[in-house]
Amino acid sequence: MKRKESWIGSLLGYAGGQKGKFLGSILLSVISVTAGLVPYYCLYRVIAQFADGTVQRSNIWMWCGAALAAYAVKALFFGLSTGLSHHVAYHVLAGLRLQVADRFLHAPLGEVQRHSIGEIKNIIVDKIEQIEPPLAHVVPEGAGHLALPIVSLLALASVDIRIALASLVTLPAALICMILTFRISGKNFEKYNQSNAYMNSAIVEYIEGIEVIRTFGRAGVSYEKYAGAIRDYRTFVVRWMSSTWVTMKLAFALFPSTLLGTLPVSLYLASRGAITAPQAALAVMLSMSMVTSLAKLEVFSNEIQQMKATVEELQQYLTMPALPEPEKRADVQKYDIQMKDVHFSYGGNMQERECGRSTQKCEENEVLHGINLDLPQGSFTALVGPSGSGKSTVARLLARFWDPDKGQILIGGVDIRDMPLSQLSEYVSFVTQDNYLFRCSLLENIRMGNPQATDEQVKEAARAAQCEEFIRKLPQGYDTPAGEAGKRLSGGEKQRIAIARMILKDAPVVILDEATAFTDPENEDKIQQSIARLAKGKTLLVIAHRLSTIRQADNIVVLENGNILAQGTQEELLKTCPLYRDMWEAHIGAKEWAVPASAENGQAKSPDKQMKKHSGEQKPEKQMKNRSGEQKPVKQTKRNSGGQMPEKRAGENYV
Ligand SMILES: Nc1ncnc2c1ncn2[C@@H]1O[C@H](COP(=O)(O)OP(=O)(O)OP(=O)(O)O)[C@@H](O)[C@H]1O
Repeated sequence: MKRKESWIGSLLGYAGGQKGKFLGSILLSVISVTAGLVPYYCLYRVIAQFADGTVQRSNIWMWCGAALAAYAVKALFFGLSTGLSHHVAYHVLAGLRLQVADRFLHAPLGEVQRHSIGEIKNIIVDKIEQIEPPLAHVVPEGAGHLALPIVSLLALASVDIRIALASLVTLPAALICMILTFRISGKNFEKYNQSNAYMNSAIVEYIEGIEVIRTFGRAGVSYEKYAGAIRDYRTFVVRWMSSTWVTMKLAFALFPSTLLGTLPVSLYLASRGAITAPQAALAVMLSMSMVTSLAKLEVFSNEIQQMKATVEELQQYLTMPALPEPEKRADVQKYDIQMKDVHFSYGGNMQERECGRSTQKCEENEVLHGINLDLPQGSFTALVGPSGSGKSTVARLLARFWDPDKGQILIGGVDIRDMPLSQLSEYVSFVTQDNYLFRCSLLENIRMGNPQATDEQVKEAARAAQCEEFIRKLPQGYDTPAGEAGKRLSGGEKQRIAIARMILKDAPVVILDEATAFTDPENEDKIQQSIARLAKGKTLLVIAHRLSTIRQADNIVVLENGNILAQGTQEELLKTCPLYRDMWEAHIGAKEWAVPASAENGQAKSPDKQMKKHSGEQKPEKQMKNRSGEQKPVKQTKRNSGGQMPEKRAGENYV
């Protein structure tokens, strides 16, 4: 049977090849504290010579020299020991941080999103940092301070066994107090961690949401939540400390009180002539030498308890389940996409946990109910549908942010689960609405699409994505730090930077989650141009919110409640799918209402009429009829049968 690894063993597993140095550090620490006992022995020898009248000046100098040398050894070995232990501790910290980041990268996105940013920051930065002091100091020094009382005890026994036993007189009572303290503390570590994590997420939420808080004048309410978390933390910690105060202080007082036994017994034995006076003095000195070590051991044991709790808490992040992936690359020759009977539920990704045990539960949570979709290579497909119908979920599954609960997604006939994630990411460019700019220059932000690209290639991509004009207006141009630029760039401009990245990446499949907001016509026009350039010749899937941008798609797929309600070209859907027709009319009307000057088709709707459409007041019975009547995907007909739309290739027809 495989032995379960201890928490300290698993922690040192992250030290890479540095484990030996940690053992070396412990050994050096033991030598250091043992060397600290030598001066007591030297003093004893001098006192003994004084007592029997044989003292000589040269002898005194010799013992003083020996004491000094012992101190030098103590200091040197202590320095070497902490040097080594710090070296190992920082390797462990780095190993832990890399492992947590790697787990977050390979886990299903849903698992990652279960944790708030505050919680993740608390784990990666603060919690892992908390391990450094105990690992670098407590473990090696603790070993030394454990060795010292043992050596002292043996030395006391060599003087007289009764003195050694007397030095332990307070030990039982001290141990009982310590055990009680640990019991009470141990129970509260988990609650302490929870309270600490909650306080961290409250502050991150408060700072991140500051814009919304101020907009809605909710500063008071939000501040209260944050202040409440801090107060709860304070109350908890104070109560926790109070509950252990008496036993902890008693343990602190009793544990190092070795003199209580050794002093009377040594003096008694000396008075009876069982030991000499210098031996009694040595016994008292040895007993006193233990005091510091025993006091430190007590503090250290508390810190080791905390470190153990932290390591155990970290385990859930260090062992987060990863999306399974093969090591070998798959042979993919084509870039068409097929979704076959795809079912998916958020949280249902853990099939064995949820769906495996309870089919009912899985179906209740399902957001996609058996999606079948074909995206031929080089085609342009658009996903449309009411909010919450599952459009973004389909796109995320294609990029394998999650795995379907049932069914398959194939690229070039290969299941995307049968290729390494890195291979899949080579094939798929995903432009989301959330265009994150990293803390480096705009040039480097774009270069992320292809780290090998030259500056000129990066700039060419920026030009193709219509970025150059606004980048040139920035004081440092391409070298502007994205953090600084990010604050002044509009949402549309950030999206164009993201598109430039993807142009550089040049993946054969492009998924685009179109921005929902009405951008101004000029910005929209530029985004369309950049997307047209990005999508040229690619298998393109667009999650469309502005229907005018996907009029000329090869295939428009209408999703409703996680089912495909209908699919076909714009003309086909306008004729056959009332939901699509309603959405189209609402879109055209809304556009005219929002930008009257650029009205495109049909009559402008009055605000009244628009409100009705958006609030869904109209035609409920008609929609029901359609849902049941058009469950099967509409057979794809020859494109542009009506002759109204010009025949175009994917990407060219996006605008
Ligand atoms: N991370 C998540 N965890 C749990 N449920 C989610 C998550 N993301 C989306 N959902 C739910 O899944 C369903 C489909 O959401 P999805 O985002 O795919 O819809 P959508 O059609 O893209 O909507 P929108 O047009 O508003 O972006 C919704 O009911 C939504 O509440």
